[in-house]
Amino acid sequence: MKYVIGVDLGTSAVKILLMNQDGEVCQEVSKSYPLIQEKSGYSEQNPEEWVGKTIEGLTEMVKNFNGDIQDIEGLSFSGQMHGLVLLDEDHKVLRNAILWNDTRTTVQCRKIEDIVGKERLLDITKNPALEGFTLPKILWVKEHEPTIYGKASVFLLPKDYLRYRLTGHLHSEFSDAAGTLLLDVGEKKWSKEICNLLGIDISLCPPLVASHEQTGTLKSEVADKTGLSGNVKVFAGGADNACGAIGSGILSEGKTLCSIGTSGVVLSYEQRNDLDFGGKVHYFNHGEENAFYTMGVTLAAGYSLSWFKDVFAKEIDFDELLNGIDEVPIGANGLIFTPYIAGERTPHADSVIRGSFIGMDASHERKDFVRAVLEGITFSLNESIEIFRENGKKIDNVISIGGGAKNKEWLQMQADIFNVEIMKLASEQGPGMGAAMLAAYGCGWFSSLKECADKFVQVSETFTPKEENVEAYRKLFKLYQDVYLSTKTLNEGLQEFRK
Ligand SMILES: Nc1ncnc2c1ncn2[C@@H]1O[C@H](COP(=O)(O)OP(=O)(O)O)[C@@H](O)[C@H]1O
Ligand SMILES: O=C(CO)[C@@H](O)[C@H](O)COP(=O)(O)O
Repeated sequence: MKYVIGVDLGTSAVKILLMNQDGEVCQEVSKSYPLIQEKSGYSEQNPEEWVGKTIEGLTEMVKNFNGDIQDIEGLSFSGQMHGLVLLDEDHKVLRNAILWNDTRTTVQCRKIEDIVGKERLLDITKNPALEGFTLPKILWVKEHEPTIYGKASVFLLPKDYLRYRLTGHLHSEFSDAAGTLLLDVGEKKWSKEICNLLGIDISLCPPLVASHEQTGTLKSEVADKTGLSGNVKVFAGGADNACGAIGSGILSEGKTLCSIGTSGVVLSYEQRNDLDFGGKVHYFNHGEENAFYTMGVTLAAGYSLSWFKDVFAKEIDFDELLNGIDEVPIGANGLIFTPYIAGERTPHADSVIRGSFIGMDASHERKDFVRAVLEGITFSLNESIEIFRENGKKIDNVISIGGGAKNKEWLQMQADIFNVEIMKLASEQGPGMGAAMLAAYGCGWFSSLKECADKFVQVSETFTPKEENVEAYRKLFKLYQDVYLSTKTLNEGLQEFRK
């Protein structure tokens, strides 16, 4: 029996899956690392942590592996998108990575719009200037840390840096490059025009390959440390949402994914690269060749729940925290939460907005707050579902993955709020599964990713919307939507008091 490894470099942790040729998950290892948040709106990580925790995880996996190590044939990656890793000419990291949920770059976004032009930016990149994307981060470093910028010879995205450390080769690939705002998404090449207009040397952009392409083998020192063979073929991999889509079988038109990790996304497969959503949803290259996807993003989905747990119930795990939410009625006894604790992207591209609990009552208990947090996150994702429906998409069923898919009440809530059938997969680790599938396809086990998905992706449970719940949530959703408008000015006033 042969095996492949999928490494998902998430925001909360690196999750490693060992899969066999029958599509069975043989091992799962997870190693977490912290966010560094110096100021409100800032979010960074130390890339060395990603490398150290991945090597630790791979070593643990090898220790528990009973077969012949030479049978582990391939390895690929899925990674948190948009994060900026800057390297000097010796390929040493120049500063902490600035992550996708860091919103310090509003000024740089406006500058990009002024210089490139909103329409031209949409023509080339298919996306508007948003704080989370990589280009505004590059401009921020150029402006605020000129000495560091002066030493930069190349930028990488998070999983591309991890791959570089495991193989010694520098690459990016289309699905992650699409989230930089520097890629001509239709033409699949770095945009000289954008680089020239913004004074960025195009040599900062790494060579591009396709997600399933082999980019080398493991460096001998990595093979020695982990116990893996130095012959393991390493494939480029993809953005975590592209890999989540592959790992959930979102490989044809009409299929929709909901992923609740640190962020939350609603994603739809697109065959065409010329649809017009006016920048309301992100439009990126898929990890499948010559395919695309559109998606709406809630910045703090799982992060809202983990924030709540860290502050109010640090000592217990997620299962215990969510225990009892089914005893709380829909609407959390009159409590609404908006998950804007790190600002928001879809549908409100707003780095200043912050979260609220509306309707707090002396009778509320912790479980009411937990239910309100879950409902608020799910309402936010429903805003993306609504955008897709308003643009003519028919959404009847959705595959749900990510940490948020571990809880059955939350899955039923998704069915009721989205008014769709929710499908849970045998493994909720969609991005890691997608990475493993890219390795399996790259190794030649299958003639296409679709053929691989037929073997690897299995629906384990379905949640059907309940009419009375759908009605109740419809009313609540309207109230939820009002909270953004009612708290926008308040948050602008509060901005000067933030850390
Ligand atoms: N048992 C659980 N029930 C519900 N949600 C959970 C559970 N465990 C984790 N989560 C949620 O999943 C999130 C992590 O999901 P994950 O997909 O691993 O994120 P990432 O890829 O961003 O690292 C946590 O922030 C938490 O909100
Ligand atoms: O910024 C985006 C997508 O545009 C995020 O979805 C990141 O890709 C992080 O993903 P998770 O760690 O939440 O999976």
